[in-house]
Order: sequence, then structure tokens, then C-alpha cells
Amino acid sequence: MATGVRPVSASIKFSGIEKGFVRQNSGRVEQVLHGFELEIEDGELVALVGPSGVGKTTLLHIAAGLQRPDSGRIDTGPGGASARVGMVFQQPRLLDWRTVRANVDLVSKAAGRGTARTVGLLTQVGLRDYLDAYPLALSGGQRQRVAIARAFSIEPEILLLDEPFSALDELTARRLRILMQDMWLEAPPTGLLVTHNMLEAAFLADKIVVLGGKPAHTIATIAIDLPRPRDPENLELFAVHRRIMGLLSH
Ligand SMILES: Nc1ncnc2c1ncn2[C@@H]1O[C@H](COP(=O)(O)OP(=O)(O)OP(=O)(O)O)[C@@H](O)[C@H]1O
Repeated sequence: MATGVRPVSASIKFSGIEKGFVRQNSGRVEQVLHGFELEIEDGELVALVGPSGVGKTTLLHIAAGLQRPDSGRIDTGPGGASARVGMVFQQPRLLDWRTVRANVDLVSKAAGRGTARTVGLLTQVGLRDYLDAYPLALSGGQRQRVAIARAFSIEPEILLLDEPFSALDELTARRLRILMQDMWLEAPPTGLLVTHNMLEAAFLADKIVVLGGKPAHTIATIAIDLPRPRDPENLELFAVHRRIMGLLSH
């Protein structure tokens, strides 16, 4: 687990989660999650990996409160009842008619954190010279940097990451993973990362939960005990990648 300080503790606990969707062509319910259990401890970052359609994003949406389980519980505590939840999605989802600075200010103000940290955060993500630029004038990587600054601007106790780097070229993605690691270490939130990239999961996470099947079940839970900050070239990350690919190739 990472070191650092954070004012409020938070954990994420999925208990007995059931979730099904009605298939449009047949009208039958496809059960995606059945009795799903997972606990993410305070300050821990868990990565969910598994085949397309297994239910990773559904779990993240349930954690975010964007979807409700059919039954079961999602608890964020202790202290989690009032936890601030930050999110970074695959697409940056910025307001194109607001400047970079205003995009961050709006969210941090809405979360009651004020705007004093905005310039510092945007400087930290390498956008000091773009405070007054509009998102459409930025590259995809720069926009995602704004999204990362915005997520950290609320001083999140919980941070949910939905394939945050998958729309970027690999070099940019790597830089942003390192940036994410640095920012995470300053005051580690409790986190859930959904990704298709096993190296990314191994680089960022404390624990990787490998999902498979329908309804989804946990095939393996892999603890990543490497000290931080981690090096993306660490050979142990590649060993984890191979292990997961082996598990999912059967
Ligand atoms: N709103 C919805 N309506 C109907 N079916 C849905 C809905 N959301 C998800 N599903 C179905 O639930 C299953 C799990 O979807 P989910 O997006 O959680 O998978 P995933 O593991 O995140 O996939 P991917 O890696 O491709 O993003 C899929 O079969 C999907 O079609």
C-alpha cells in the first residue's frame, strides 16, 4: 500500500452484488454479476481486468453510484458516507466552452474545495502555459492531463478510473501513468481501476482482480508488492502480465 496522508478514510465494499441486463433481441435477462464480493481497503488501489463484456465497467459504475445493483450492497466507509469521489474516464469529458482553469475550478468549487489548488495542479500536470486555453486547442494527452488535475482537485478519498489511458498513444499513456502514480502517492485515495492493459494494472495497483465467466467470478487475485514509485520497465511487471494472460487464455 502507498504511503501518504488523507483526511478521511474510505473503503469500497461490494457485497452480494447481483446485476442483470435485458437482452434486446431475446428479451431474456443476462446475468452479469451474481453474488459478487470485493473489498478495497483504505488507500488501496485495486485493478479489475478480464475479457471484454465481463462486467468491469458495470462494477465501477455501481461503485460510482451511476448504476444500481439489482440486489446486494455497495458500502464506502468508514468515513466513506461523505467521501469525495473523483473519476477519470477514457474520454476527458471537459466543457469545451470553458477554459482549462475554469474546467478544474468548476468541479473543485462544486466539491467545496475552493480554487486555490487549481494552478498548482495544472502546473503539476504540465499545463502551466495552458491555463486560459480552451480544450479544443489541446491535444488528447493534454486534455486527459486536465481530467487528471480535475479529479485530484477535489482531494478525492475515492478515485475511480475507467480505462483512463486507453485512448492515448502508448508514449503519452506511459507518461500519464507515471504522473498518476506521482499524484496518487501524495495523498493516496482508495481506488478502483478498470483496464485492459495488464502492465498498467501491475504498474499502478496494489492488487489485481482477474475476472472471468458469465456471471463474472474472480479467477485470481494477484497482490503487487513492489515498492513505489515503480519503474514501468520493472521486469516483474511483465511477469504479472504474462501470468494474467495465461489465466485468461484458457
Ligand atoms: N446499460 C446496459 N444495457 C444493457 N446491457 C448492458 C448495459 N451495460 C452493460 N451491459 C452488458 O453487461 C455486460 C458487461 O458490460 P461491461 O461494460 O460492464 O463489461 P466490461 O468488462 O467493462 O467490458 P469492456 O472491457 O468491453 O469495456 C455486457 O454483456 C454488456 O453488454
